[in-house]
Amino acid sequence: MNVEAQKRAAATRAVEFVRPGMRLGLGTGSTAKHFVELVGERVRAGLDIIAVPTSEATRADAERYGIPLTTLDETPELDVTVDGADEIGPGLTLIKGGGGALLREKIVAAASGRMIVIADESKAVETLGRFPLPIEIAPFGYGATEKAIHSAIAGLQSPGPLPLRRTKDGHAFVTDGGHWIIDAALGRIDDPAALARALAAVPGVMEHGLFVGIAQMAIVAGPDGVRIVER
Ligand SMILES: O=C(CO)[C@H](O)[C@H](O)COP(=O)(O)O
Repeated sequence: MNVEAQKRAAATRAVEFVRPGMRLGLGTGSTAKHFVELVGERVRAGLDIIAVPTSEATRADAERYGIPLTTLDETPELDVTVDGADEIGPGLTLIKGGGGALLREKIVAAASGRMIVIADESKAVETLGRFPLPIEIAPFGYGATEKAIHSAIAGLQSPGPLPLRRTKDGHAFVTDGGHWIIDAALGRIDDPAALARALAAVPGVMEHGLFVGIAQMAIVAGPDGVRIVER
């Protein structure tokens, strides 16, 4: 199985957890996209669900596939969110936000009774941090916020470079919420819970991509098949 087939296999297994009448959170990214497409197939075959997308990109996909959508204002509690991840560490701690949707992804996951992560085997790691940690910030006060993020990280571990995410044409990448993203190159994160608390305390940080104690299950697909990890 190549990587794309692994993503598809994880998404296919996740669809088995979807029941009629469920309120779903739909994740963002290339793996979640498979799940959205598969849910769309089942909706067209008669499955009755409603869903909240975690990004405008996923909203567009879901609309294209005919999935009935709602909002967290109309439906503040969801049954299950299925989403991808950039890294899955011990205890189902995650790094998310490679696609820039971390704020909505965390809000939707936190509003869900259960979060199921779907991924190919390359995402499973022993220690988080090789993937740069996305930190979503308010554009206002960028310089001061970056300095405060540096200090917050330095209180716990060696802070690496804190580059601002940019588009190909050099402009700051802007999230669906109108914010910017710093991709913190940390190398390794020894204490994800402590780092999550420290970053959440920085004014100007809208959200960070560490998901600690949020996911209950990961469906990880490798070349030889799919395995399920539960917390
Ligand atoms: O957090 C995310 C988007 O903000 C994605 O879930 C994460 O980047 C994984 O994406 P992919 O499935 O394309 O590897």
